[in-house]
Amino acid sequence: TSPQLDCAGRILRLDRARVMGIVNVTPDSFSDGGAHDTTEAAVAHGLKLVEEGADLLDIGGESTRPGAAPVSVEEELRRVIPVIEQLAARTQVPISIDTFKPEVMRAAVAAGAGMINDIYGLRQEGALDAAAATGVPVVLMHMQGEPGHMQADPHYDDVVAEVHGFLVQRLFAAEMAGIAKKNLLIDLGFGFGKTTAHNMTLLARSERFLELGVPMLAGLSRKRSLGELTGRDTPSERVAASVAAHLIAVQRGARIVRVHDVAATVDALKIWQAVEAVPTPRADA
Ligand SMILES: Nc1nc2[nH]c(SCC(=O)O)nc2c(=O)[nH]1
Repeated sequence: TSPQLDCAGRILRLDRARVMGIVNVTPDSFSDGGAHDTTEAAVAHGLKLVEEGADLLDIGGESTRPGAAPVSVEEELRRVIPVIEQLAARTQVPISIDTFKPEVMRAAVAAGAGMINDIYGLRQEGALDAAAATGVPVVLMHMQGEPGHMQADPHYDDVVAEVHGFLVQRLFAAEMAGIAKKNLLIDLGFGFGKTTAHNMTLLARSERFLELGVPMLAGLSRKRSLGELTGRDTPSERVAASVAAHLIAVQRGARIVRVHDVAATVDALKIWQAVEAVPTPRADA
């Protein structure tokens, strides 16, 4: 049986790379800040991404851009819960909650989310227990420092070894908290306390992380490093770079890619799947 994730009853098959569509429910991401049209716009966007071929959606209520203002639990719930309820009712794909707050994890799963995506790797107080209690798959991501200052001057002696060691520790902590290994995923955290050189080293050596034995998620979509490498200063101009980066990530072991541009990514992965489908020639042929 090929690997799969049971996302609160919605099965995500990992027989091939899957596309996670990003739905940011932050007032400045959709509308002029009105709560109602933020929910409506976010739901419409999520439905559009599913139409484009998204295999799952990632709902985020707090921007983690360096320097972004922190969001209270109450405000984050006000943003994400209505969107999760509506999308869970109107699509069949698994819904992931992008949060590091335990209260938001619990409420989001109660509202219909089937996966937790935590940029802090369950390091916040109470997060391990909250995630374990939900029983849904969890993405453990590496981050050096905190969003507010992580990009000031990232430094590693050996970025691959240090990220690997961090993820080994978080996987251990999660399993000790009662989260089954079949419910764990890892993510190298591109852009979270890394220079462009660090990000490219991690991308180049992604296969090193497959020995951890859990699916790997990759998120490079429209990120600053891609802008630096291409000279594309505006995030929406980084679609080609994002598609290229995620194709490489999949070729080097990623099973889920977290993207803004679903249609373009789905097309690129169809070419990869066509090549993957070609049988390797028999040794004696
Ligand atoms: N798992 C995971 N979750 C994320 N949430 C964000 S928010 C910043 C942005 O999209 O630019 N990035 C990531 C990522 O790379 N991996």
